[in-house]
Amino acid sequence: MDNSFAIQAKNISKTFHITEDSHNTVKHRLFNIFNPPRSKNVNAVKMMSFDIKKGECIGLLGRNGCGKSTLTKLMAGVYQTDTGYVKINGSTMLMNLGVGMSHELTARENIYVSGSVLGMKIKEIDAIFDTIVDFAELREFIDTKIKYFSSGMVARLGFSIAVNAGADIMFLDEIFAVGDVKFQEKAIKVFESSWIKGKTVVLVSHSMDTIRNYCSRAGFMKNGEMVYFGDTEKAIELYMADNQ
Ligand SMILES: Nc1ncnc2c1ncn2[C@@H]1O[C@H](COP(=O)(O)OP(=O)(O)OP(=O)(O)O)[C@@H](O)[C@H]1O
Repeated sequence: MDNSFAIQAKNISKTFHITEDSHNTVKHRLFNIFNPPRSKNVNAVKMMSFDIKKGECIGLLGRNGCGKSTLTKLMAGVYQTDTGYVKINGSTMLMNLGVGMSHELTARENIYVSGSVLGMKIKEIDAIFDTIVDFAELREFIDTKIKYFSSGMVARLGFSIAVNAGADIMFLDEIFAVGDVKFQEKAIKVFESSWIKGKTVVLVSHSMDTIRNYCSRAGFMKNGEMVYFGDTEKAIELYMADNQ
């Protein structure tokens, strides 16, 4: 792989098979013995290819359900692709409401597990532990299992780990939408600091200002398709037109 690339996606796609829930009840099954559960396929991500260079901040735009989160999870390796492949060049962190963190573990335990996944030694994690906790402002909840956290608290923890542990590639799925104002200000400071230089970021957001301010390129998705991938303003224009 050419070393200037952080992510290469080639002919990737993902289809979900969904069975209608109503068929899961005993009553419904008894009355519909000869009528099998209905299922349908959702083509969440349709065949697409693209490259993201190291140090780029890429925006992903599209209406609800168009496949942005699924694509992000394919890139981060949370889901396997049905076709094609994704090549990743660097350590990754997906900060999408705690994906990549275990909800059965405490914040403290998650910091150590995530730090290890990012390739850090225990001593290295010890050294940045307090910084992570203070940045996330979660000191009093440090020994609480994160299943009891609000989505904003989980997002703060994930963001703080990734920023302080130095993930090379960050997938930020609506990070600005779940945090409170104070957290959003912190996240913006990170985006505007030198820390972000050289990092690769994939940013899913419905905020055009955020995409416009920080993304060098953007993708516009519709019904699982990558309709456009390139100039940020052009992608925003297409998204706005799709919302008319
Ligand atoms: N785990 C899953 N199982 C089945 N279907 C799924 C799953 N995840 C997503 N889908 C379906 O795939 C499609 C794309 O969903 P996805 O969450 O990727 O969209 P999105 O663009 O991120 O939406 P939003 O802006 O609302 O977050 C939707 O139709 C959704 O119902």
